[in-house]
Amino acid sequence: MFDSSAVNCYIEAVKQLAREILDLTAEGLRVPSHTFSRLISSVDSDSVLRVNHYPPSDQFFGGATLSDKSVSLTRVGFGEHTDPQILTVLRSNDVGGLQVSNSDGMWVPVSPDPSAFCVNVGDLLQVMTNGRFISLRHRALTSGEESRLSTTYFAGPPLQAMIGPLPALVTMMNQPRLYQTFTWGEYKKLAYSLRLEDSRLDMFRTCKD
Ligand SMILES: O=C(O)CCC(=O)C(=O)O
Ligand SMILES: [Fe+2]
Repeated sequence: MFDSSAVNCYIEAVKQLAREILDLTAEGLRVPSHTFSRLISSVDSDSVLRVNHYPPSDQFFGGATLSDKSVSLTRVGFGEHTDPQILTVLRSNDVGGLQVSNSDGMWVPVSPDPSAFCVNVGDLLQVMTNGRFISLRHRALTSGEESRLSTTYFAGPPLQAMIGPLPALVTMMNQPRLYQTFTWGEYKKLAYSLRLEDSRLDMFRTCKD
């Protein structure tokens, strides 16, 4: 049965966690402490909770394939992508499946741990930090025999929030401004008009090679 008060409590708790992580991030980058968290704290912040269920793949192939060891029952359940918002707080049951792409483009599994959160940098944080923080590509595989459940809280800003590299970080890092300024509403609209795996950030780069 769906308990909306439990879901609301969970949202409040992960939102608070996201705020604290963003404040520590700001502190580490030596910018005012609420620089990022204020964007997700506003009443019109565009944050969302998603529950992903990955049924076991053998369910789709029937018992016949289970005995055929040459057929891998692992399938891509959620295709590769980056999360568009500021920060994602993910929690899963104890079934593995999440993979992140490393700098060589290899898929690295993330060990499942129901007592831990996995935190992803979103595209907007990459832009605001002028590329110092990277929103990693990730995907989720299904398991042959076990059901996987994950809950993702995407902390996003209000639709009209202007997002661009923080001038202080551009100056501090002494490198060119990598991205144009845009609103989250514009970026979100673009993200939903493209394929999941498309790199939307490239469209907002100041110089395209
Ligand atoms: O289920 C997972 O581990 C990943 C889900 C995900 O990447 C997403 O919801 O954006
Ligand atoms: Fe994701």
